[in-house]
Amino acid sequence: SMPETVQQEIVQSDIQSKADKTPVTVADYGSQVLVSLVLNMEVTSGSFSMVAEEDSEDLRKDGAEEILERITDLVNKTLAEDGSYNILLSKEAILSAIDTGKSEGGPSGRHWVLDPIDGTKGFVRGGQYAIALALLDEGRVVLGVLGCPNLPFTSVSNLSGSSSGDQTGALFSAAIGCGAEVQSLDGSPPQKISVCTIDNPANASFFESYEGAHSMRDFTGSVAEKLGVQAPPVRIDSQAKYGALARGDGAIYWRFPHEGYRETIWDHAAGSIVVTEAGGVVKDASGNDLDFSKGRYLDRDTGIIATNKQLMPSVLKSVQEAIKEKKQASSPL
Ligand SMILES: Nc1ncnc2c1ncn2[C@@H]1O[C@H](COP(=O)(O)OS(=O)(=O)O)[C@@H](OP(=O)(O)O)[C@H]1O
Ligand SMILES: [Mg+2]
Ligand SMILES: [Mg+2]
Ligand SMILES: [Mg+2]
Repeated sequence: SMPETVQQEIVQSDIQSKADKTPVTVADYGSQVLVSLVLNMEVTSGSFSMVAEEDSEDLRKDGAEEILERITDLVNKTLAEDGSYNILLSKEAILSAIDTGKSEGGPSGRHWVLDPIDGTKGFVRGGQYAIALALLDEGRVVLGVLGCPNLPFTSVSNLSGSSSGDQTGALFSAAIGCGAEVQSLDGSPPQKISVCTIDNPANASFFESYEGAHSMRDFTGSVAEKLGVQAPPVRIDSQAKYGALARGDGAIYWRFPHEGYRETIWDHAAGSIVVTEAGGVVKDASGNDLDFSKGRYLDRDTGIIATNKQLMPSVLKSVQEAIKEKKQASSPL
């Protein structure tokens, strides 16, 4: 796929820094263009609304001509190679395709939710990333697809060992009430997946962000200790964590960003339905469901926890104890 090719050949000029200091690459923009184009052509019923991470503002500035040219070439080359659509896009068409992702989402109607490259830092590093697409209907996630081109097809226990002979690449999908599935990227028949059945926290392993700045490790370390978790954390970039959890590679995924960070819906919509349809649960630190109906940002209390039904009560209990202790430690007596 286009992101795989870009990842293999990435050069410094393909990577830009956004206003919030996070990276964005030609593949993030190109992926957003391709997904929005195809959705627009294939989804013909009703009006079209998409909430997506990237916008064209930086690409319209002076000095961005070269990178816009690179994105335009990438997209046109991908479309030509694929051959399904006989179109050639101008730079202006590229910019406007990116901006079809400007919707605010919300509680009514249908909205596509796209993270064109989730885990951009991992993507740039040569690590894990995901292309994450979901559909919101009346504020609820009803459909989710997670493309993970770098994830071992059978299990992340094969992440470091290249000797395993495992295929690389996994496509997770889920529709509400229909379960979750995985297939290889070359189109093997989909197979049903489900979360693990571990019920003793001592036997549980957990996933967390690869990037230390994205989740407070001192905090999750203390939760792990309370739970009696023995295994070291498995650190993976992107929503590939939700996919790995959904097929039972590990037992828990948690995420505790630093105070003041606001989660966006495209970082969790697809991943959360893949996990819930695989029989798992996804909650905030208070035990509430995630609310995707409030616009581009996720409305939630501190932290996100995904695990199976057996483990969730004890994980929540330990998280809430750790939060209490943290508050006591930081409040002046
Ligand atoms: N400070 C901070 N805290 C928490 N989260 C942040 C922060 N900054 C960025 N982000 C978002 O994290 C997304 C990727 O994080 P992940 O946990 O999925 O992967 S990672 O292992 O941390 O790279 C990443 O998604 P992408 O931008 O799509 O890559 C961001 O939306
Ligand atoms: Mg980003
Ligand atoms: Mg993301
Ligand atoms: Mg992204």
